[in-house]
Amino acid sequence: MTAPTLRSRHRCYAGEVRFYGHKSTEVGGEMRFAVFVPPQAAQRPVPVLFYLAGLTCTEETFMIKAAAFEAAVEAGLMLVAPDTSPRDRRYPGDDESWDFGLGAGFYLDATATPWRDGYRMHAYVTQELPALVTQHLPARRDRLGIFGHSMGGHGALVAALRHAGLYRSVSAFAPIAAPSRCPWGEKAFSRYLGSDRGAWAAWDATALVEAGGRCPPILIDQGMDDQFLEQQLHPHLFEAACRKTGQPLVLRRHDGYDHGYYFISTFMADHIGHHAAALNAA
Ligand SMILES: N[C@@H](CCC(=O)N[C@@H](CS)C(=O)NCC(=O)O)C(=O)O
Repeated sequence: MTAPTLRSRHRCYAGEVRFYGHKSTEVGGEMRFAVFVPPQAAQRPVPVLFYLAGLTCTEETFMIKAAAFEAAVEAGLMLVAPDTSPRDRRYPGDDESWDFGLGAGFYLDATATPWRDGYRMHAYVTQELPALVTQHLPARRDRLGIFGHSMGGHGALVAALRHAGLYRSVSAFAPIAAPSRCPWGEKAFSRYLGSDRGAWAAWDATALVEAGGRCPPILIDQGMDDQFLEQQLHPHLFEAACRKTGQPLVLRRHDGYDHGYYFISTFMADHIGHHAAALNAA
């Protein structure tokens, strides 16, 4: 596996924010990701927490807006944030809307043409990127956590549910919790996976839990003034599935908060603490 190319580096909280590019085999072109390397990594390999961003975001969004560095230094965690879709290789119609194609890979492995050739963001974030990061950075392969926001919050849940044992910790901000049953998900899944709804269940966190899928205890934060809550997010469906099957979940509902990064940054330290408890346990 060839080393990623360092595009820029910036001292930050006595650690470093770095931006990398590399040739991805899963995606079939250049992919970009950002890393926060905490100061502890100068002494020893540290646990890694992956963050999956939402629709329209890039690898830069989390680093600029999420206010995660202070808590990450306290916990000694490396933070890794990939881009949200392939961008190098282009597909007809991939830039026609902001909720499909570029910036909207939905962290699944597409099965419908032409998307199946490179829209393989699930394999990318669960296999290729962890291998790359743990090989080329001072990161522990046996201490991985994952979280994300909206499309990425859902991607984190699916990653943890589909790969029992890979992640020690998982959480989400305002995830698209039941994508088979909302307009964003129906649009994306029908194009990436085809019209057979039976095939969607393997990429839907609520359906995965209903089918007996298990992962480490989940923390979800949801703002009650989120403009997408009613139509798109449906956390109550995920909550009901977890309650029914015994999947541990803490779902916190916060009055007055919307869907954006002011909400995310408010509860970021709680999420880092949730991950640190599992990632730093003996
Ligand atoms: N472009 C959409 C909004 C897309 C959106 O809210 N994206 C969320 C993730 S689902 C986000 O994090 N946007 C980037 C940001 O807030 O900086 C709209 O006009 O309604």
